[in-house]
Amino acid sequence: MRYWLATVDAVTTPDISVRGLGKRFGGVEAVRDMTFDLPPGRVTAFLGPNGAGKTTTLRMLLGLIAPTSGEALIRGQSYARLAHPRRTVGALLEATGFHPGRRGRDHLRIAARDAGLPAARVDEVLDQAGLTGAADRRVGGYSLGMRQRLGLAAALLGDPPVLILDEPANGLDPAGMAWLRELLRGLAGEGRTVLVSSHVLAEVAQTVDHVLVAHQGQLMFDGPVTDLAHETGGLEAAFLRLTGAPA
Ligand SMILES: Nc1ncnc2c1ncn2[C@@H]1O[C@H](COP(=O)(O)OP(=O)(O)OP(=O)(O)O)[C@@H](O)[C@H]1O
Repeated sequence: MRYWLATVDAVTTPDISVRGLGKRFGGVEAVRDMTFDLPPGRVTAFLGPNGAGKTTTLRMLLGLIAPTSGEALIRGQSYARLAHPRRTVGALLEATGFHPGRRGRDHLRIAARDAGLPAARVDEVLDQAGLTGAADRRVGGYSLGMRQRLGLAAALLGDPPVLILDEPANGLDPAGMAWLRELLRGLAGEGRTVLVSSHVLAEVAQTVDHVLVAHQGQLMFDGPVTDLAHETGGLEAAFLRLTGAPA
């Protein structure tokens, strides 16, 4: 495994910076005036109920949709302006889009080739994702959890200092969850910035350092997970209070 070390520049410029970000889809205000900065070396959970605006925010960070207002920056640049996007940010969005007839290893080989990354990375990320044994099976026969692992392997191909993962725990069994926790902690421990969305608080509570909570497109909380956990009733009560859900 290769290790990435935080540079002086990465310490002064937040790895992820969202400033007054907004997105409107017709009459729906999916994201409203969101502002936060994420420095390196932490796992941050982006929490909120269905429809809170998490995926929309992540898609703006990844340059897949344009903001209506504000900006979403990675290391001070919009995604489109990054000199080496695949070496800077690894992304996991919905783990679909894999050709079912193609073997896991071939998906990664093609992704590495298309991004100009060394083929040697393929075996490394298969190992990191715990997929070495299934690498030569066709993806059509993969479980949802295995597809998530393949998506994570693809995100890691460029050995990026920034990881943006939308619901990475989706489809993982308890052993897979434990593995994911260890992987995310290890990546942050190497100095990377890891942003993970989830609508299931329990999935991430044991893994994260920092929490963003969104509700109806607005940021309701931005702080250390310990600040929420110390509230009366603990993390879950705090989450329900912030998102207005019935206890
Ligand atoms: N392409 C789109 N066109 C119209 N409305 C959209 C579009 N994408 C998202 N929305 C709306 O924006 C709001 C926020 O959706 P978003 O997917 O960002 O929420 P989320 O927090 O990721 O939810 P979930 O946990 O269910 O994935 C929702 O009301 C959704 O219906």
